[in-house]
Parts: sequence; C-alpha cells; structure tokens
Amino acid sequence: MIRSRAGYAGAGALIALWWAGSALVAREILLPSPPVVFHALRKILADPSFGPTLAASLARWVLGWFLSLVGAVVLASLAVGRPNLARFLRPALVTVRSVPVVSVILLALIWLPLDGVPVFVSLLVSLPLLYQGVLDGLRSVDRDLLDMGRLFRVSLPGRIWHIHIPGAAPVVLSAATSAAGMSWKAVIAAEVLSQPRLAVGTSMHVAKLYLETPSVIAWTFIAVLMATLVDGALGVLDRHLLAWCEVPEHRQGHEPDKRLARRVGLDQPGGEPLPASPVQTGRSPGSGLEEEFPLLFPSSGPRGGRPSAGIVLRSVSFSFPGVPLFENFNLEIEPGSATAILGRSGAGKTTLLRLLAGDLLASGGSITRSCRSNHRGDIKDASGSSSRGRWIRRFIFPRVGQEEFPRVGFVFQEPRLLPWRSVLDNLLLVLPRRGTRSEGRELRRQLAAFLETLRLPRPGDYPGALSGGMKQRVNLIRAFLRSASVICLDEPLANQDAATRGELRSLIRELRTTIGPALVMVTHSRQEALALADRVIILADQHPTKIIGDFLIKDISSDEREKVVQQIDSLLEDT
Ligand SMILES: Nc1ncnc2c1ncn2[C@@H]1O[C@H](COP(=O)(O)OP(=O)(O)OP(=O)(O)O)[C@@H](O)[C@H]1O
Repeated sequence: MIRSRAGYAGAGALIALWWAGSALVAREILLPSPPVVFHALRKILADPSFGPTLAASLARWVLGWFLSLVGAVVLASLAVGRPNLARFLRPALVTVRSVPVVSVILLALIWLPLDGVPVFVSLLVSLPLLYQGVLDGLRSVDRDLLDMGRLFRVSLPGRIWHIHIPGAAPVVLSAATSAAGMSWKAVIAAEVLSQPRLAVGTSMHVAKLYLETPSVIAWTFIAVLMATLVDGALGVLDRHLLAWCEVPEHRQGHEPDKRLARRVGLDQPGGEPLPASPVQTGRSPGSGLEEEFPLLFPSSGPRGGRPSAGIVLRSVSFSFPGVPLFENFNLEIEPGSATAILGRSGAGKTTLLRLLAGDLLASGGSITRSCRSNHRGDIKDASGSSSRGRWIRRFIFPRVGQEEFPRVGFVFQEPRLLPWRSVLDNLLLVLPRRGTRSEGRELRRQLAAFLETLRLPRPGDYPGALSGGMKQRVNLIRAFLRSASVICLDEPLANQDAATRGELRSLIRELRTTIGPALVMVTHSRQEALALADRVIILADQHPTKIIGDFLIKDISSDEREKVVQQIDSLLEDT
C-alpha cells in the first residue's frame, strides 16, 4: 500500500514537473502540456485504425520474440552438453548482441520486405538474451534428478516436461521478460524506419513529419503502456509457472491437496499423517499383490510372469578416464538373492552398481540380466560394449526397455525426488503412462492405496513437507514399483538416524519379501550388510579392483556367522 502510494506520488510529481516545464517553454510544438497530449491521445484512441495498428505492431513483436525463443531453445538444448558447440556459437551471438540495433534495422531494410523488418529485428535482439537464459536455465537443472530420470528410463518427453522445464523455468523466465522489453523497443524503432502500413512506429513517424508533437508523445504513451501491460502479463505467467514448478509455501505444510484427492479418488486424503512405524503388511511373495495392485505389479506384462532375475558379469572391463576400475571382472548375482558390496571409499562399489543397473556400459566383457518368466522361460537382456541399438533404446525409446523384464530399480543414497511434484506424481513418473483417462485414474488410485498399506506419506504431500526418513521411504518404494526384478541400492541408509535406519531396514525387508526381487546393496556398514544381505562381497582398495571376500551368510549357524564376521572385519581393516 505504502509502495503504491509512493508510486502515485512519484507519477504525480513527474506530471507536475512536465506541466511546469511546458508552461516555462510555452511552445506546444516543443513541449505540449499534459491536457494537450491527453486530447491527442483521445483522438488516436477514437480513430478506427488504432486497433488494427496496435494489433499489427504487437503481432510483429510477439512473432519475432516467439521465433527467437524457439531458436534459443533449440540452440541452447544442443549446446548444453556440448561445450565445443557452445564455444562455436559464442562469437556469432556476441556479434549479434554487440551490433547497434539501428545497424540491424538498416541491413534488414536492404534484405527484407518492409513488414518483415520489425519481426527480424525483434528476433535478432531477443536471441542472444534468450539463448543465454535458456542455456543457464538448462545448466542449472539438478544433475542428480536427470540421472534419476535416465536410470528409471523415463521417456525423453517425460524428462523434458517433469525435470528440464520446471528446473530451468525460473532462469529462462527472467531472461524472457528482459528480452520481451528490449525487443518491443526495437520493433518500434524498426517500424519508424521501415514504415509498414499499419504500425505504431509508422504512426509516430507520420506525426513527427507533420510536427504533431502531442501525437508523438501520445503514441509514446501507448507504446509504454503496452510494454507495461505485457510486462505485467509476463509477471502473471511467471507466477503461474513458478507456482507450477516451485514448491509454494502452502504445499510444504500438511494441507490436504483436494485436487489430488479427486484425482486419486481418495475420500480423506487430508487425514492425519500415518505414523512412521515399521511396515507390517503381513504379505509374503505371491500373496496377491498382482491381484490387488495389478497396474503397479503386473503379472502379465508383454513377457509375463513374476520376475526373479539374476545378473552375470563375465570378464567385464570398465574405466573412467585415467581410472581403470574393472578388468576381467566376474560376478554372479543369483535371482532373488540379497548381496551387500563392501569396500573402502573409491574402491568402485557405486560404479559396479551402475554397471549392474545398466546405467554405465562396460567397455569389454558381458553383463547379462536374465529372469525366469512364469510363462515363457528365460528372458535375457545382455549388455556389454555399447551398440547403436542399445543407445537408441536407452535414450529415444526408454519405455520400450521399461516394459521388458528384467526390470532394474535403483535406490539412491539421497532421495532424488522432484521438489515440484507430489509424492504420488514422483512415483507416477517412473510408471508407464496409461492409455485412457480411466486407466490413468485407476493407476493413481492403486498407487495411493499401496502407499497407504505401507504407511507412507499422504500421496498429495510434497517432498519439502517430508522428513528425511519419509523421503527415503518414497525413494525405496519408487525402486520396487513395476515388479522390478533387481533392485540396486546405493547406501540407502546413510545419513539417517538410528531409529529411521531401523524403520527403513524393515521396509526393505518387507518390500523384498512381498515383491521378491534380487537386491544388490552398496554399504559402508558391516552391520547393515549382515542385517539385510545373505551374501557379502568385499572389493579390494586398488585399481583395477577385484573381489577379495565373498561370504554366504544365509542359513548359517551363529558360530559360523561369528567366524564370517571376524573375517569380514579383518578384510575391511586390511583394505
Ligand atoms: N564420473 C566419473 N569420472 C571420473 N572418475 C570417476 C567418476 N565416478 C567415479 N570416479 C572414480 O572412480 C573411482 C570409484 O568411484 P566409486 O564412486 O565407484 O567408488 P565407491 O567405492 O562407491 O566410493 P564411495 O564409497 O566413496 O562412494 C573413484 O576413484 C572415483 O574418483
């Protein structure tokens, strides 16, 4: 209120100054008084050609700005992961940015028809700003979220819509607003010089020719007003888009999301949050998950059958530049087993997990994920050195891979949830889109009901409203959806307090018992490995690494277990 009062006072002072100046000059042709300009403004507004004139100028402006936005998005998307292309484009963009607008207009006058000049100028003036804004926006997108999208084989359009756009929007919008203001001024200047038939700039030029100073100032007012209105409209768009891609205050609390409630068909989504207690669904493998939640745990996918997958690594080689991590590396993960990988920091545990998950491609040897389908025998998904077919499948048609067994789920050390999406939408992201609206609604209903059985957060909550432990639960659930047949867990209990670790361990056991995948877990904690795994592997602290300990700890007596624990401890001390 105070700000707007101050603003009115400022505007009043400006008009008073103008009035006093015009009285002092006392020549209308040099500085007309406000009433004279107001009169000229009324005449312009009453003229039937005013609407079409303004519309034509706005159309040129918007067209040029929009083409520039499209060009900026294309160029920046290509340049974002390619530093050489970004460097290649830089001189051209710096040149365009540095050339005086009037030079651009004069050249455009030589090259283009009159109507095209303002559009071209608007495009060229906006392009460097928009390109830089989109590039900075895309660079600011969280890499971890992008990795998550890729690992869960979210389709390219899905990743663009759910991760890239919300992640980049704040930076892009601010650049788009600045570019819009600059290009409007450039359009008016281009119209003054090119004089297309219907144009604000042409009208100003004509008024100036006849020394109608009040009309020139009146048209200037109209131009300023239009720029202010468009700025305001962009501000509204800004707020709407930011509300969509950011986490507004009210979503961080425990307010019920009524729209979501309707979407999932839950009667009381805003009820008290369920207590964070260990999960007790009392299920066992094959206890009817497929019947109760057929869309989450399909029993008759394209290949059919409850999955029980294993992974075999044969003579695998893999290096990062200057770090030969694996050479002639062999490992076999049994279907349905739970394997813990221990070793010093830097030994290559996470890299091994990403190779198992298919996120990294081995440079040599073979990695075979296979599962026994109930319906059609063995199904294999072999990967080794990269091939074009595999590249196309992973990046262009990731859903195709997702529909196939064996599916691999991944649990990250940190939750990697989209902050601008609810828990439900975070989980839906990794599930295939349903064909019809009713199928989609049914999928959401089943997901919400499944979360309820697991005492997970209310589906409408946003990650910002959840505790670290709750977020990690969602992270775990996400990996187990769609009947994943192998789950890779990268230090899933790190950064949690003792009580939460206990709850998360219970959840992992529960999900494993209920869904039945093979688990491969990287951990630094011997206790965790012993609590969750039935096999412990220890990697040497050397490059290339090798397995220096491989212990089966399932169904062994407490004496044997004691011995194994001592051996593990001594190997971990030696590494
Ligand atoms: N993207 C990368 N580019 C280059 N080197 C990498 C990359 N990722 C990992 N490395 C290197 O590979 C080695 C193994 O890394 P990795 O993360 O697999 O080890 P880790 O055993 O999981 O370690 P930690 O327990 O600390 O997570 C390290 O020396 C690391 O510096």
